[in-house]
Amino acid sequence: MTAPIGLLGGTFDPVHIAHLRTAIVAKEQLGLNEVRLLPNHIPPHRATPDSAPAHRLAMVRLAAAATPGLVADERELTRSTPSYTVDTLAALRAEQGDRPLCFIMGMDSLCSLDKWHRWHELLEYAHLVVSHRPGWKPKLNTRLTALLEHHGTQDRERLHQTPAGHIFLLNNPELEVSSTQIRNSIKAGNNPQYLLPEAVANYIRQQGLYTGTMV
Ligand SMILES: Nc1ncnc2c1ncn2[C@@H]1O[C@H](COP(=O)(O)OP(=O)(O)OP(=O)(O)O)[C@@H](O)[C@H]1O
Ligand SMILES: O=C(O)c1ccc[n+]([C@@H]2O[C@H](COP(=O)([O-])O)[C@@H](O)[C@H]2O)c1
Repeated sequence: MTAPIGLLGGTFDPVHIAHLRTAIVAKEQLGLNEVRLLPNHIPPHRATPDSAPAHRLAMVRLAAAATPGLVADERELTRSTPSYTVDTLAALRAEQGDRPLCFIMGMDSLCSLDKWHRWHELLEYAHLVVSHRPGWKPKLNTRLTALLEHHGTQDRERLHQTPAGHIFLLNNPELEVSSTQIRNSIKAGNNPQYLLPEAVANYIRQQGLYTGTMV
């Protein structure tokens, strides 16, 4: 079986170093072929993002172009319905045959997975790879604890041997960075340098994003 494809979905408003380090660590630890960054169009479980989808995609493209092994995937932006992950994974599965798919998410996302649209179908289409995130200890409710007990593995070979169905916890250093923190910092007139790629910081400046005057 060919090496799995990694998928990191997000609002990416803006994309930052913790997203990119998570993608790189997942690629290296799991031997992934590539990691696709998928900006969502209409995030299912949060308020409308500050910046337009085209800006969020442009920033993801700049970040991917600067990072070997990362690729921007704009498929969610072509759908006008809420960006449900199960729909994205079903489309990728139809394209990729039985190639393993690894959907990567932070621990905060795992903690609310049972609120996602058709959440119990996600593992039919992909493995789930979970990164540790500051402030989010694996405190799972009964349903999610059972899911992890049933599907959890720390054997990366199993992610290569089957197309979908396992949950793997990454061994990643925690980075105290969020898009909210960056947006607030820019709004306050502070310098977000080193929290995101230089090209993305330049784009934000050129487009006047997050200053409270333009979106
Ligand atoms: N610091 C981090 N460490 C690990 N995972 C992260 C981190 N920041 C974001 N992620 C994960 O990356 C994915 C995309 O996150 P998202 O685009 O919502 O970024 P965010 O920083 O959480 O944004 P916001 O502050 O706007 O909520 C999610 O699965 C999220 O859990
Ligand atoms: O499918 C769902 O119901 C669902 C609910 C919440 C989040 N997601 C996806 O999870 C990823 C991270 O979401 P967010 O809101 O943290 O940027 C992103 O790809 C979202 O589209 C998906």
